Amino acid sequence: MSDHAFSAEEREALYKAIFSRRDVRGQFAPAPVPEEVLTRVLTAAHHAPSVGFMQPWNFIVVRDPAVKARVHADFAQANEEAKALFEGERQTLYSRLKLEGIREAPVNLCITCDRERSGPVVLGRTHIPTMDLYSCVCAVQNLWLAARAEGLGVGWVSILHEDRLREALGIPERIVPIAYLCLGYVSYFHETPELEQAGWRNRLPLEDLVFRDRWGDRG
Ligand SMILES: Cc1cc2c(cc1C)N(C[C@H](O)[C@H](O)[C@H](O)COP(=O)(O)O)c1[nH]c(=O)[nH]c(=O)c1N2
Repeated sequence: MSDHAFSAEEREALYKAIFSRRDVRGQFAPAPVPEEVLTRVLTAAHHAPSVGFMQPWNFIVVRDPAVKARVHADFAQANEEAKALFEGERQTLYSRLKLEGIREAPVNLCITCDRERSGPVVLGRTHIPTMDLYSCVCAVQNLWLAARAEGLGVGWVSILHEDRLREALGIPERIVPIAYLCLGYVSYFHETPELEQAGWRNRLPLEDLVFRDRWGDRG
């Protein structure tokens, strides 16, 4: 075993956060999120890896019910549009799903990407320009896991019109909204993804997803 490995207990805690993290939509408690807890999960996000150490993220912390209501109104419209894209039984099932907790969650958080944060030429982004966007997604995941360890639920809401989200939050044109998250204490965490429980989709077997050396080659 490597000298740098975590102890068994530490590993267990990390995997516990990974496997018991859930996308939370429906069971937010109204209890406020203390400022120091919010700072801890934001600090976890800020310690995510980023291309060229660009740290292209910002965090818009939304607590104002009026702002939440505006975002929720857009969700309601986008969700109707989304529903129309599915047919028959799938549409019926879709309309039963709860896909956001915008108004119930005490904190909403928008993680954004400033694509110009460290000038036009960024180490590591020279050939694949989307790397800064992916860096921000790493920040989202760090926050999601840290929140789970804090007993906080997080739900990602992406059924939104980007232009209206920008307007609601005053996001300038050069900044890209990456994730709109709902955050708060929860009464419980589901054991498995809600979409799985609802019969929408199951977790795929890992062995079907792993190739050896070349695409399609299972070795
Ligand atoms: C980029 C992105 C965007 C969204 C999501 C996730 C991610 C990564 N998810 C959550 C998603 O449905 C959920 O992660 C999966 O169903 C797996 O469940 P657990 O996260 O393991 O609980 C999500 N959930 C939801 O209810 N409304 C949404 O708009 C979205 N959007």
